[in-house]
Amino acid sequence: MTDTNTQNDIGSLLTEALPYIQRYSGKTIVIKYGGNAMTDPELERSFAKDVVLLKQVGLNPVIVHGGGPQIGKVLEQIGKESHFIDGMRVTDTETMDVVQMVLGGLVNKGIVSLISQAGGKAVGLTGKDGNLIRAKKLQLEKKAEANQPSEIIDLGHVGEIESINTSIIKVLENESFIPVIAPVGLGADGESYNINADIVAGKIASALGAERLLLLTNTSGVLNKQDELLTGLNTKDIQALIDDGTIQGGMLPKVACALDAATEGTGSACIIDGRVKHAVLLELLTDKGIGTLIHR
Ligand SMILES: Nc1ncnc2c1ncn2[C@@H]1O[C@H](COP(=O)(O)OP(=O)(O)O)[C@@H](O)[C@H]1O
Ligand SMILES: CC(=O)N[C@@H](CCC(=O)OP(=O)(O)O)C(=O)O
Repeated sequence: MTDTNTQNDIGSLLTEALPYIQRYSGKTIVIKYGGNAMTDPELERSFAKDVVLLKQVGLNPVIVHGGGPQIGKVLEQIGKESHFIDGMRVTDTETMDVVQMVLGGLVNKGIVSLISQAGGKAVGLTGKDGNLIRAKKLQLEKKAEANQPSEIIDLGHVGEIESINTSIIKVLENESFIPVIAPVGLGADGESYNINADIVAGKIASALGAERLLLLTNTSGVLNKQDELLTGLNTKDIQALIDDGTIQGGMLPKVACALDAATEGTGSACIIDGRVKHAVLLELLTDKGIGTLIHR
């Protein structure tokens, strides 16, 4: 039996959600679901339920997922090591095949299934579907020592986004489907490109003029050197944290894309803890925001 105090708490929490539901009704919310946040089946199910609830109350969630650890696991099974430079996987032709199988197959259809089980209508896509993501080979420029020319690093089949065509997403949204997008792009040459999922989420949020971009990961947000949560960061703060090595690895593309999205017209971008049950609902529908808010 629920006691009266608990009933009051639940009632308050539900009414606390009302102004947020009204504010976000009909608005697009891009949610980046990182591979590192997909660690526990119970959490994955609750994530799927949160997404279905958002759709049910009138928001338009668009899911962009990662799957870095899942790709790494399959590569390991075939005896291949993963190498990252600035948070991007060095992707040779064999690795690209694995990336497509894992992201477009295993991970994408896994999320679609969970959303369907929770009563939603999800459609899985890669960036190749409906011309969603056109890409070209990334030329990663690495700054060398002072007075030395900068170097171009070859990451193989890693892509940078040339254009986003949102028409397929809009068609799906209008028909009450929830798009679930794997970060693989198509080149003019018919080539497949592996793109960091944070970058895809940021560009899709900008192209859709999304109200919010949420990046779910496996930390409570951006942390300082003492491992304390930084609740708000602007361009200058971020540059300083990159320069002194506090922000590194997988957090680099995350802050960069959050900043781009916040600059290019997304309402706001946050990095939140996907290990917290109902992180998405807590961030969107309660007074208590969680994680790191990124702004200009
Ligand atoms: N300053 C920082 N604060 C928090 N995490 C950081 C920071 N710098 C680097 N990281 C690393 O970034 C990781 C998140 O990026 P990533 O592994 O790519 O996750 P995801 O799969 O969610 O995209 C964290 O687990 C952490 O190891
Ligand atoms: C170029 C590049 O690094 N692509 C990523 C794509 C998946 C991804 O971004 O997954 P997470 O969000 O879980 O890190 C990769 O191959 O791991």
